[in-house]
Amino acid sequence: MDALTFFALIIGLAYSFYLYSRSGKQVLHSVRIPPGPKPLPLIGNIFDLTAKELWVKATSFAQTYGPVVQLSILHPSLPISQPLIFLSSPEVCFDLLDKKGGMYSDKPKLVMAGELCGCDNMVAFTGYGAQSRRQRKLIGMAFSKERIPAYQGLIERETAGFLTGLLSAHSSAASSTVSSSSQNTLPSRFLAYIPLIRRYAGQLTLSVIYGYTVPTSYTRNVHDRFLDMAEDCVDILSNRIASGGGIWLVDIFPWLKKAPKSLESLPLFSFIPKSRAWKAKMVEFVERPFEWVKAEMQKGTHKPSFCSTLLENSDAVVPSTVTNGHTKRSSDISPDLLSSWASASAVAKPVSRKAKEYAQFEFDLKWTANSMYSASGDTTVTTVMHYLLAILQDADKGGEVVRQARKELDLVTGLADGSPSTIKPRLPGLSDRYIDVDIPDGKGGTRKVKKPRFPYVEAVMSEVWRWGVVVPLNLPHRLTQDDVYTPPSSSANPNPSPMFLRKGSLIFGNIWSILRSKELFGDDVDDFRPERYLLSPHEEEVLYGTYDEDEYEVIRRERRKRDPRSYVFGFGRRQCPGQNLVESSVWLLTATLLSAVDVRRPCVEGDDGKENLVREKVDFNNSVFRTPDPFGVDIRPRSEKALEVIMLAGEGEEAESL
Ligand code: HEM
Repeated sequence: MDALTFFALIIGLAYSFYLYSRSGKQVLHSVRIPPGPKPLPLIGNIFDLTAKELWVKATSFAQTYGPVVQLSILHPSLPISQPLIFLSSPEVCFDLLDKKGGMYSDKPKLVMAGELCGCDNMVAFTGYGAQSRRQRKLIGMAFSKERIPAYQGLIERETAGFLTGLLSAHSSAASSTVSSSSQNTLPSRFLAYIPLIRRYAGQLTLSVIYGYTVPTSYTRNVHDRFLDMAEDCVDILSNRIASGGGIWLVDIFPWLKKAPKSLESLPLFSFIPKSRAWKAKMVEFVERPFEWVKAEMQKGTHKPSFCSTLLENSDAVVPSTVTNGHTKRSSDISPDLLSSWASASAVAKPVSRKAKEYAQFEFDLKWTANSMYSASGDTTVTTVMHYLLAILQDADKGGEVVRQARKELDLVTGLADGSPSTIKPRLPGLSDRYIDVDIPDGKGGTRKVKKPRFPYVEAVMSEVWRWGVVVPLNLPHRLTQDDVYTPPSSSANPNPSPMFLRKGSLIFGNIWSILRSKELFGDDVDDFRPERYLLSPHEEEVLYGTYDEDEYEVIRRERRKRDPRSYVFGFGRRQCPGQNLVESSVWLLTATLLSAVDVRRPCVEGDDGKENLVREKVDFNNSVFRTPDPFGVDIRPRSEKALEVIMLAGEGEEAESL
């Protein structure tokens, strides 16, 4: 234990003891708090909490105590204790986070991340209220299901670039070696995919959010001002501000932030200068790309993006915009004037209500844009790493998953060796995903539905979401009122008692336990098995053939329950607003990787001069995302034909980058 932790523990214990002795034995609410492991006097369940894979521990508690489990930082009888409540079944997650969303959608106020580092205006940190609703409305306008096709070209371009980068990194005769998760030293080309996925996620989001195209292709590793700035800030956010779960000593003892400047050199107060430096970077990261979009719009050289679309259509958000007594379309107003309004309202000069509303809109927009960028990096990297892990395991077992997926994809891409010459070889595109079919509407007519063209590929993607579990515990929600809840009865507990959930509790939906539920997914939940989602002939007939309203609804409800998408993006009013975008981008990545490249374990020459296959034990050390520690992968084009097609698609990306 280092001196800082020891000091903090002593202060914490002394303060708790003081409150404990003042409060006497607190009588808890007459209804019992949720069950859980017994808290120790004063410190509560601190030793039951782990930074590593807390979701696994929370799942084992659920097996003992039921779907609602409470742990407590400091003993629950202490008024300053912090209850942590883990919800581990779909029913309790939906009952509380969804149906009672009005009281379960707030966010904890984090002094370090929010107030000191300036992140309190980022979507994931804003408390539930007017600001979070405004921000989510903006995201909804740009990332609704209907808007996603507008980003199709960008998604396809970045996917092609990513693939070209992968192959070029692999074929470059990189001889340097790096350490991977199992401490093996591997030639760096086997790990080159990681920075490339990060770059793919960064570039895609920069272009979708700001209309900014990174002016270098994936095959050249040249620095870019916005990409570098973004990577630096996302690193600060994920690996420094949020390291160890994002809770700092100052979050527990907020008075620490008032320390005089002279104490800042002491280790206990080193968080203050750190937060100042990080805040400056975060603010620059919010301002600079946004100012760039406005300047491009003023020159008329902007590309359509989240920011430009909303700036152009601001009247849909701010009903009318008034300047000098004239009502103008916001697109007619110079960005300089708009930002002068923003600063005018900041110094509280008398400005018109509309001008204030517009300034508020711009403020919300730039922070929302930045939040979308920040949220997409680790999630996308983790998803692709899960895919690669799954395919490596499949290769160990003979490669049946890839074979089945290619049977479907080759019919469209023509990438199999024996494909008919009438099919021009190409990579899959987003418009290949569905076919329109007419099904009876039960009233004598028909209606159009979208039917997946590649059911097995869809099943692979679903299984990547389920098996990998990108975010195993949703970001904590804060309960804003005392609540009493009775969980549904089950065979293990036919008569559940009502429970008291205290205002201020942090609520975690345990997505991991749901996606590893044997009841929902069968006994083989730890295996990667896409077949579990394939339709039976009867289901196929009811969904896309003859119509039977009752059966149709039953099957749809049952499939929704077993669809990982119902859980992986969280619950209720704080559900992931990026899900429509990733639904398209991850599908295209999955389909493209399946159809065009072979994924194998690396082979390296051992001391005996023989080639050995490297089998690494993969560990998960990130406390928020289930990101695997780096592991090596050998990624190659599936064939000469695939290589040509990838290079051709990559040329398009390169031409646009130049
Ligand atoms: C790649 C897969 C992704 C997964 C599995 C994922 C999952 C999640 C989850 C579980 C949450 C927490 C929801 C809750 O608290 O109940 C979340 C929040 C969020 N996600 Fe995602 N996400 C992904 C990608 C993205 C992308 C690409 C973006 C942006 C373009 C994004 C933007 C956000 C934002 C802004 C929030 C905070 C929402 C709020 O607090 O209101 N996510 N995501």
